[in-house]
Amino acid sequence: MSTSSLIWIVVAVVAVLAVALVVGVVLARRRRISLTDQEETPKATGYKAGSGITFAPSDHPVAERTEVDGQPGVGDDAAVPRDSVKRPLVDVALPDAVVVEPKAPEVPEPEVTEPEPIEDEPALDDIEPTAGRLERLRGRLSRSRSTLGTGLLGLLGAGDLDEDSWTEVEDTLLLADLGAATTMEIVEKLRAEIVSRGVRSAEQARALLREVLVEKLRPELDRSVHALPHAEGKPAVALVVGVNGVGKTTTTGKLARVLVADGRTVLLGAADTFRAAAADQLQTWGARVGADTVRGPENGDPASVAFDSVKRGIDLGVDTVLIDTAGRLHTKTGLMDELGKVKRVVEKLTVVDEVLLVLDATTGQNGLTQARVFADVVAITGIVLTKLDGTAKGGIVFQVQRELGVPVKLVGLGEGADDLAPFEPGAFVDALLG
Ligand SMILES: Nc1nc2c(ncn2[C@@H]2O[C@H](COP(=O)(O)OP(=O)(O)OP(=O)(O)O)[C@@H](O)[C@H]2O)c(=O)[nH]1
Repeated sequence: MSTSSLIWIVVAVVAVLAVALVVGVVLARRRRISLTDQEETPKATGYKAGSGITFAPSDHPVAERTEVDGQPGVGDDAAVPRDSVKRPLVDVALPDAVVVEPKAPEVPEPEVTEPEPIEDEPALDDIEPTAGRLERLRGRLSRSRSTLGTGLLGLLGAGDLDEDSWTEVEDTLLLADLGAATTMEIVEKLRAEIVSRGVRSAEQARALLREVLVEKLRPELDRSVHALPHAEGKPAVALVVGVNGVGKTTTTGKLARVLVADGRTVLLGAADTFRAAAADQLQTWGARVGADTVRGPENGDPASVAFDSVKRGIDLGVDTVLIDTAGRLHTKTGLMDELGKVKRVVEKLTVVDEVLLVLDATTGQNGLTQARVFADVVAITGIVLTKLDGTAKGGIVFQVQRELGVPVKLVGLGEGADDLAPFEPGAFVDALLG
């Protein structure tokens, strides 16, 4: 074959390949799905609400469900085919509505009972001074101390801590009910400070732990109980609120006892009209400490008893009116609304200086749930944490304060008349660490 024939053959092959390539490209373009249109579809824009929150359409819009039986299908939001048989509309017979007319309770005049001296009760002179009560009642915190204090000091004082030891520190704090957020912060701080300060001995570890725990309890908060009379002579008014059985009546009695011991005149209001025994119990406390008790009829209007108590307190010129309210189930909206009413009614006469929320330390997380609901209904000004003597979870103090942003002002450390102590972060932590 000559050179020129070879050239012609090569040229012919190249020409055929070029034509095949052009045809292939054209066909491939035709088949390609263009996404341009979809990409150019303008997206719905978000907007910023007055609160500063940016709202935007969801990334996963909920498609219209086409199922006919109202039941979830396989997978999330599974739908049945459009052509499935649809359920027809059916008439359902509804029962006749029953209208119950509310019965207006007859509200007789509230009674005021003079205190009767009780022979075998301690005399007023026997009231223990309140200063340093928390230190003296250190023994009562023994259960919390053995979980929290002893456990932590054992771990931290042992020298170099490995990851397992830090996990144990974390677990100890969580077990004592300090809550996840506070626990993390405390562990972080301890880890950093142990290194930066070169903590070596058990004493140094104790001092550091004390400092970190006290700081978390926010010692700067005002923990004074606002129970002293106003300049114009009107009494201070304190409402004691909380759910059943947490220790409201006991706390009201103990607080009255402290005030009377300080030379104050106190009037008690038994606004727990749901339980006659509760009013009796308060009255007994009144008799013990030398304070009158205003009570209303059983099942009467608690707000009316609260109003009468404050009115009488103003008329008598007492220093403090302490109102014990009914234990409310925080889940019952009606009862909670009533608590709001008690406060509003009293405010027609004077300001409410304190709303003390009593929480039972042994109930842990449940106490926190209660606290949130009460805080929604009335502005809580202080917390009384009772039964700290009976719990290993003294760490709840940290969580309650953090959650509500309201100081723990008093702690109940027993059933005795003088087992109420002012809450002092330093003394409390010392009692915990032993
Ligand atoms: N161990 C211990 N028991 C306490 C403390 N405070 C109150 N209690 C006891 O808890 C129980 C309930 O106390 P109450 O004062 O009746 O509680 P409450 O909140 O008024 O209850 P209701 O009237 O039902 O709403 C009583 O047996 C008290 O003695 C405390 O600090 N420690």
